[in-house]
Amino acid sequence: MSLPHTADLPSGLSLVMQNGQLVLAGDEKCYGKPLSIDFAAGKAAHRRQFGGGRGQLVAKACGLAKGVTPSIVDATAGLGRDAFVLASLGARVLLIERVEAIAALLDDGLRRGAKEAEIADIIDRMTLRHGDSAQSLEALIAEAAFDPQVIHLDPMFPHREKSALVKKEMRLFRELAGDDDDAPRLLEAALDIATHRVVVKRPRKAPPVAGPAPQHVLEGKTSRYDLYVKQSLHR
Ligand SMILES: C[S@@+](CC[C@H](N)C(=O)[O-])C[C@H]1O[C@@H](n2cnc3c(N)ncnc32)[C@H](O)[C@@H]1O
Repeated sequence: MSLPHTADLPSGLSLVMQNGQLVLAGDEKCYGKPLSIDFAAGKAAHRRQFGGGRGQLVAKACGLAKGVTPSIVDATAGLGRDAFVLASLGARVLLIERVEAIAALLDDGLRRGAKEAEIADIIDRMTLRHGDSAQSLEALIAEAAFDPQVIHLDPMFPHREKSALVKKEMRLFRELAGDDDDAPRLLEAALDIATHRVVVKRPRKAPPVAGPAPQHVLEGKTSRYDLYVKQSLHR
């Protein structure tokens, strides 16, 4: 994937190669440390080893269970954290991200991860597409020849608090991603296309995405999953 031209980035942000790794950087006083994706180290590695396996909320929401490993479209891929957890539990995952700079970071993280022996098989289950899931979900899935049994959505939740209160790391990300105000359109597209279920991650106290009511809710400490079930994954 070619790097987005700097002119396409919000002012003050740049995407550069540093020590063979693509990083997104801005003024550190405002945005904190540069952002990059490393699936082999840090939080991703810790969660892979000690995160709780299929007992994790995201795994339960997506229907991973003993003998059941659906194929999952992560239609709001972001930094690929949820997608990596799901792939590390054995699922094939199609990641779709519409912000070009974030897709470039993901592409770079996947490229480097594929060279790390301990996670190469996990990365092999992850496929990335750059595009807008609300506009062209069906075409992106068809082009990747992917089976959309489960569609996972984690749209940005508009935060009302002052930017000074938002974690620095998140400021950089929010600057790029913005508020995903079209989440209802995305849910509608996902409900049309998923063969088995759509799962939507929300902050615990947030209302569901506008549209049909979820049939089930899985509550965690800070977030919850709203489940829209079309047919059972358990035969
Ligand atoms: C809250 S983040 C997702 C974080 C992700 N679950 C993770 O584990 O890193 C939301 C991301 O979804 C992307 N996004 C939102 N709506 C989208 C759409 N319609 N198509 C593709 N990407 C979308 C945003 O650009 C942003 O990167």
